[in-house]
Amino acid sequence: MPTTLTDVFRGHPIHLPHSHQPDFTALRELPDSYTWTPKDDILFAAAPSPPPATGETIPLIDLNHPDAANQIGLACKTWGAFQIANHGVPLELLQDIEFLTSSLFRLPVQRKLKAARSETGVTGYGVARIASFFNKQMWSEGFTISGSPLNDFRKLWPQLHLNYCDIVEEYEEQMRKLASKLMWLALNSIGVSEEDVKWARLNSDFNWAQAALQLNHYPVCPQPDQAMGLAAHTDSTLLTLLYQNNTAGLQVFRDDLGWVTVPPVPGSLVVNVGDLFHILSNGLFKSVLHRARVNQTRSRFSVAFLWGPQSDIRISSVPKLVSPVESPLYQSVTWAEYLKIKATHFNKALSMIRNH
Ligand SMILES: C=C1C[C@]23C[C@@]1(O)CC[C@H]2[C@@]12CCC[C@@](C)(C(=O)O1)[C@H]2[C@@H]3C(=O)O
Ligand SMILES: O=C(O)CCC(=O)C(=O)O
Ligand SMILES: [Fe+2]
Repeated sequence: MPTTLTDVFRGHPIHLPHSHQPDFTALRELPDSYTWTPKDDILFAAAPSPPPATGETIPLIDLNHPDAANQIGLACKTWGAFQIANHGVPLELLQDIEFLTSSLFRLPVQRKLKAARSETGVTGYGVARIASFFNKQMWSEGFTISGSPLNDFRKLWPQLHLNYCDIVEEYEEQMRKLASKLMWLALNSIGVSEEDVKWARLNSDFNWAQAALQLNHYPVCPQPDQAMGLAAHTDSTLLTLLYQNNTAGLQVFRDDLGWVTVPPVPGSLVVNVGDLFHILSNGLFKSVLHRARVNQTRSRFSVAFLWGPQSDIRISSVPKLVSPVESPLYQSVTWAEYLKIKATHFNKALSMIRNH
């Protein structure tokens, strides 16, 4: 039996204080446990947080543009992220998933806790897994879906759960198609074809991909400059497709620019290159370090579609991207193995599998 995403963390329990979740709306001041300083995260204050003077940010790419593939390839190399317009996902579906997300987080905390994520689990309500790597708490709450959300949704919405399951199913279907299209546009732009990545062939009758959906809520925060919504991390995925509501908060890191805010563009989606795509491209595409900041007047929602291969498919650098006189940059790894490495070594996971 292949390992599924839901099995991955059985040997990696995390002890996170779900039940001590504060009533974010009642706090007028940031408690000490939520106040971040540079010693809590070395990159906390790295370079400018408001946009750099150049106003530079990740590109917005029109998928209908004839040069879209090259623009995507370039963005994957320079930023590891881009936004897309004209992606074909109906606006109504984006509105539905935003409505679902805001309805979920508006539920009373006791109801949300009925679907709390277990210490060894992947799915359910709680703080992001990465919380265990930091001394300070993040100003956010999350809900992870992997596989059918039916059981959890029944606990959250005894009456309406089926409608909400339909929205998730339709959303994941659209995201799967789009993620695969984007991966091939990016690979084709650097001369990699289906013949070079046989396990990922477009028309293979076997569905080689799997995914998780991460719903995030960043409540209004009394002292946003000292708080952290979601700490700096890279995703372990091939690609992550992120929908954000109209409140800014996502930032991406560039060595030469520091933290750069990704402005919300209505109807568009943010695409992040994840660690597995970085490995597959032998380091050509950058997995983007990103984080979420919070806001003093507006709450923020985001929905991340975390997309990768079946957990047991071995990912290694595409041979034609590796110089004949050098070894691939990374050892080959399955998504399940990589998630376990990440659960132990977090942001050092890529360096743990690097060939020297
Ligand atoms: C498939 C997955 C990627 C993820 C771990 C997970 O099993 C489900 C949640 C994902 C998420 C979302 C928030 C950021 C992140 C680093 C985390 O803690 O949980 C990612 C994980 C990842 O990409 O490694
Ligand atoms: O909320 C955001 O903008 C970022 C979310 C994110 O990085 C994630 O869910 O992995
Ligand atoms: Fe992320």
